[in-house]
Amino acid sequence: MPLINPTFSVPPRRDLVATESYNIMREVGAKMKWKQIGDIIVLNRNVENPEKYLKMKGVKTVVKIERIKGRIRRPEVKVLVGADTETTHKENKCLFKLDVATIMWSKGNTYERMRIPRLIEDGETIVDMFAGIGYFSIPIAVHANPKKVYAIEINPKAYHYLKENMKLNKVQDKIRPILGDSRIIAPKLSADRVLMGYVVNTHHYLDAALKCLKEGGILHYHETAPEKIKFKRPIKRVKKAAKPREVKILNKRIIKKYSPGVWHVVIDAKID
Ligand SMILES: C[S@@+](CC[C@H](N)C(=O)[O-])C[C@H]1O[C@@H](n2cnc3c(N)ncnc32)[C@H](O)[C@@H]1O
Repeated sequence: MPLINPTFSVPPRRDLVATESYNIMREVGAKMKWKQIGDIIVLNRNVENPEKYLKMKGVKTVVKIERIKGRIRRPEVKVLVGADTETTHKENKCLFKLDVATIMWSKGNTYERMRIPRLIEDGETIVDMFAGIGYFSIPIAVHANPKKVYAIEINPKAYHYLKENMKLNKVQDKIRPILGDSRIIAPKLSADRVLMGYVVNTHHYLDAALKCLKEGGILHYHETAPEKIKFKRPIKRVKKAAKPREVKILNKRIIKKYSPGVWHVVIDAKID
């Protein structure tokens, strides 16, 4: 196994609907046995001699993910080498502080975290319904010029890091963090764009998302779906939830492999 990280090139804005780059990401995400998050190596399977990773520059801890649990996607990790599981990860010129023992970081979503800020028009109001530590809210605030990003997060630990990351990236004026359930909070807000960056039962949140999305607003709807219906089912669900509003599908793309035969996909839709 090579001890180097895969490198990705981000295509310019006009290429964002091309699929080739996404396939590279997807395959890398699916095959990855280890990933580096800040100065921590995270393994997804057992390896012989995990100490070997300490030879990599700046690596202080090696952990293995045992499983990801529940609605808040909490990882359970075993520390194999070292002790400290808090780190600061740099991606796309943004800093993300997190504790890998309690917070998830999906390397397979890297491209999506870079793609979304490029779509934002100046002055947009955005609702990030599953903000986590600021996976989307931070890059949007750093790389785009929104009026405000309402970042809703239900897990107090993730919310803590969301606020830390706002400070680290100096974007406190751009993001309004909200601790709570987006199903209750989103309908009280009004947005030009709603991000639904969450999988497993995301469709249960479509009503709340649509209540807060303005006429002509854009929805980024994530879902995990089997190969044969990977785009058909999420599109059907968005259209059904939006009725009688008109839905125009702007883009559909695979983010990564979720499990054998199941894809994590995102649908971009304009809802009139
Ligand atoms: C794991 S993140 C998604 C990963 C992210 N899109 C990325 O790029 O890596 C999803 C977040 O949604 C949060 N969440 C789950 N249900 C929620 C709810 N009802 N309201 C607000 N946040 C919620 C979880 O706590 C978690 O932090």
